[in-house]
Amino acid sequence: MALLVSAPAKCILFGEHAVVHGTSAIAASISLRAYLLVAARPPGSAVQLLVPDLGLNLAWPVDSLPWSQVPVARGLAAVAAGSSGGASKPTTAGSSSASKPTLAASSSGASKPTTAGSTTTTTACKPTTAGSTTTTAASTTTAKASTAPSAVPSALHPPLVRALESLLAGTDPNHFSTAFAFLYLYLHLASRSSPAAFLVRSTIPLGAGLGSSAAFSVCLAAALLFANGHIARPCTGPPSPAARILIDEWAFLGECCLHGNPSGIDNAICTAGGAILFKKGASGEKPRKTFIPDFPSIPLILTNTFQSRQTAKLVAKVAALRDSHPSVVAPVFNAIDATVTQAYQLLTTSQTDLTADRTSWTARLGQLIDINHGLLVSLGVSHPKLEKVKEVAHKGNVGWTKLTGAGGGGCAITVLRDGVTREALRVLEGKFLIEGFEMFEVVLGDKGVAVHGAYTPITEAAFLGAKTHKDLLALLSTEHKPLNFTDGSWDDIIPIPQEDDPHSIAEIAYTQEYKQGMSYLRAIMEKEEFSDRALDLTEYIIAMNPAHYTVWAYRANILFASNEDLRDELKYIEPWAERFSKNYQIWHHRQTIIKNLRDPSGELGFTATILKKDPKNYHIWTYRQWVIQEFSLWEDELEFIEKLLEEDVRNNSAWNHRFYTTFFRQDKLPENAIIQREIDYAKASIPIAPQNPCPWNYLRGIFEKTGTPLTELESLCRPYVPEDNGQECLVSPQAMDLYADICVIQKNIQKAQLIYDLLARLYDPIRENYWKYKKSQLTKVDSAAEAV
Ligand SMILES: Nc1ncnc2c1ncn2[C@@H]1O[C@H](COP(=O)(O)OP(=O)(O)O)[C@@H](O)[C@H]1O
Ligand SMILES: C[C@@](O)(CCOP(=O)(O)O)CC(=O)O
Repeated sequence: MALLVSAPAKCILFGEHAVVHGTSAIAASISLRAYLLVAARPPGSAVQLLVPDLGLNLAWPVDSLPWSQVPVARGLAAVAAGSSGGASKPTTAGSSSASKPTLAASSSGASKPTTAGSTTTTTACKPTTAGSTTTTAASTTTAKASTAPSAVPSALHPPLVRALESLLAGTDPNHFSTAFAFLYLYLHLASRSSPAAFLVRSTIPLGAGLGSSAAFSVCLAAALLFANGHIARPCTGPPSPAARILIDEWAFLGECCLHGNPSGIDNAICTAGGAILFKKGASGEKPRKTFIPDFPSIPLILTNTFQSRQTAKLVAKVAALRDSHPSVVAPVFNAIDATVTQAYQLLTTSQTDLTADRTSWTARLGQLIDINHGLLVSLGVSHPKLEKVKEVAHKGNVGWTKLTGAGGGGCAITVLRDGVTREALRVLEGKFLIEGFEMFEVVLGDKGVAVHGAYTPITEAAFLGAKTHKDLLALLSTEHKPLNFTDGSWDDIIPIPQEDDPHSIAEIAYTQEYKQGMSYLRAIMEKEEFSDRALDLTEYIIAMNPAHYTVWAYRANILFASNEDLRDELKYIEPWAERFSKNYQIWHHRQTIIKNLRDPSGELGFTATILKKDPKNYHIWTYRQWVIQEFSLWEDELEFIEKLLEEDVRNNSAWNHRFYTTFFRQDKLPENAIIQREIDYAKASIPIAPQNPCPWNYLRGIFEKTGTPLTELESLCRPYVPEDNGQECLVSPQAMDLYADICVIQKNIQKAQLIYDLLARLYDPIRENYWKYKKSQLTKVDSAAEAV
C-alpha cells in the first residue's frame, strides 16, 4: 500500500542567519505543507523521483547507484547490498535531454555539492569519519532492532558526495540538489530489494524562505525510515517522539545536501511542528531545542515578493562577511541574539497577562521585528523588493515587517498592529498586487511531520493529477480519521458482526477495520443513538467506503436529531463530492441536507466548480437540476449553459440541460419568442461542427415538443447531405438521418432508402446494422402506404 507523509513549512520569526553561527532563533510551523507519496515498484524496477512542481522526473537503475560508497556503519542499504554500483547516468523518465550542470570542483572535505557559480565556503556540516557515532534517541524508538540505524551521521560523507556528484553530472542543474539530497538519503536508508517511486507535491512556495527544502527533506527522511521499517509507521498522524528525533536528524542531512550549511532549525521545526526556540550545538553537540507549547496566536501576514534566491548562497554570503569583518559582524549576531531573547520572553508571557495589555505587547514585539530586520539588512541579505514590502506595510500603518528565512527575496512577515481592520488588509493586498507581490494569511503552529490515513488510498494518478493546491488539499482532506474502540468510550456497545453465509462463493474481502467499524455502527443504529461518537463513526466508515448509502443516511439522521449546524455538513461533504463526484450516495446526502437547510445559495457555484473539471458528469447535472427545480433558480441558467457550450459545443450534457431549463420550467410551452431563440441558437451551432449530434437532436426535440413539421428543416440539412450529382460536401450523418426522415414525410421512400444505404456503407458504417434496420422499417412504411 502506498505511503503518504507530509511536513509543514516554517516561518522564522527572529534570529535567522545568526543561528547558523551559534546564536538562537525562534521559528513556527505554518499551515502550508509538502507531501510525499511512496509507491512500491516490482523488483528490478528503477528507483524513481517525481517532482512535477519542479518538472523533475528522474529514475535510476538500483544497481547503478554507488552503494559501495555508503559508510558501512551507517549505510543500512549498503550492508544489505554488498557489492558496489557503478556510476551510470540517471535516466530522465519522460524527458529526453538533460542539460549538463557544471560542478564546482569539490574539495576533499567539501560537505556539499555546489553548482557552478556558487560561492559557498562553508565549513559546517563537516564530514565525520566513517566509524564515529553520535548517539541519538533512535535507540529508544520502536524501530526494528535489526535494521534501526544506530547512529545518524552528523555530516555528509565525502566519498559518497563525490560519487553522487559524478553520478548526477549530466542532470539538469535545477534538479541537481533535489536529486542529490534524495539519493543521499535513499542510499543510507533504503535497500536494493525494494524499489519504489517517490512522488512529491507541495503547497509551499519554493525557495521563498518558508522552508520548502526542509519540508521536502523531512518528508523524505520520514518516508524512507517508515517504508524501510526503520521506525514504526503510525496508521495516521504524527510519529512517536523518538521516531521524530530520527526523522529530524536524517532530514538535517538532507538539508546539508540542499543548503550546504544549515543551522538545523528548519528541519527541527518542520519535523516537530508548533513553535521552537532553537540553538545549534557546538561542534559534535546536539542542538538545543525548546518547544514553546502555548505559543500565542500572533496576527501575522506573509508577503511573497516572488524574487528568487537560494538559501545556500545567502548563508555563504553572510559567512564570507563574517570572515572578512569578524569584529563587526560578531556584535550584529549578538544583537540578533538579544532580540531573540527579548522576543522569547514576550512570546512566553502568560496568556492572562497578554490579554491585559495586548496593544503594548504587540507593539513591543513589532519593535523587535523592526530591529531584527535592520540587523539583517546590515548583513546584506535584504532585497529592494523586501524593502518595498516594508515600505508599503509601513505606509498602510498595519504593523511591523521583516524578511523571513534566508532573505535576498522570497517572503516577508508582517506582525499586525492591534485593531487592524479587514478593510485595511484588503487595501494592503491591493497595493501588494500592484507591486507584483502576493499577500496571504497563515496559521502558525501547524502539526509537524505526519502520516496520512491509509483507508482511502490516494492513488498516484490522483496525487499527480491534482492540478491546483486546492485540488491537492481536497484530495487529502478525505483522509481516514482514526477511531479507537478500546479507549473506554465504546465499552457500552456490543458490536453486531455481519452474518455472512460461511459457505458463500465469493466472500467480500472487507478489511478488519471496516468490519469492526460496521459492527459498531450496526449496534449504534439498533440503539438509535444519535450522538457525537456516532457521527465520528460515520466519518470513520465513510473514509473507508464513501459509497455506503446506509452510513450517509444514518449520518443525516444523527445531524437532524442533534440539531448540528448543517452548514458545517456542507463543508464536510465538499471534498468527498469533489473527489468522488460520480458517487450518487454523496449527492443524495447533499440533497437531503439542502432540503432540510432550505438554503441553496452555494449550490449553483459549488456544482459549477465541479462541472468545470468534469462537464459531462450526469450525477452533478442531476443534482443541479434538482436544486434549480426545488428552489426555482432558473434565472441565470442560460448564461451558465452558454458559457459551457462556448467552451465545448459538443457538451451533450449542457445541451440536455438547456432543453431542461427551456421546456421544464413550466407546465406549458414557453413563449414563441423563446422557442424561436432556441431554434436559432441550435441552427447557428451546426456550422461550427456539423457532425456534432447535439444541435440536430436539440432541434428535433423542439420540433417534436412544439408539433412543428420536420420538413421545415430540409434546407438546413441539404448542405450536409451528399448530392446526387456526386459533388463534394462536408457530410453529416446527423443531417442525413434527419433528411431521410423528411423524405419519408414527403413520401420519397426511395430517396430515404438511398440515404440509409449510404450511411450504412460509406458515411457511418460503424452503425451499419442500425441503418439497415431503419431501411427495413421503410419497407413497412412503403407497403402500408401501398395498402392504403
Ligand atoms: N517540494 C520539493 N520537492 C523537491 N525539492 C524541493 C522541494 N521544495 C524545495 N526543494 C529543493 O529545495 C530548494 C529550495 O531551497 P531553499 O533555497 O532553501 O528555499 P526554502 O527557503 O524554500 O527552503 C529547491 O531549489 C529544491 O532543490
Ligand atoms: C538563513 C537560515 O537561518 C534560514 C534559512 O531558511 P530558508 O531556507 O530560507 O527557508 C539558514 C539556516 O538556519 O539554516
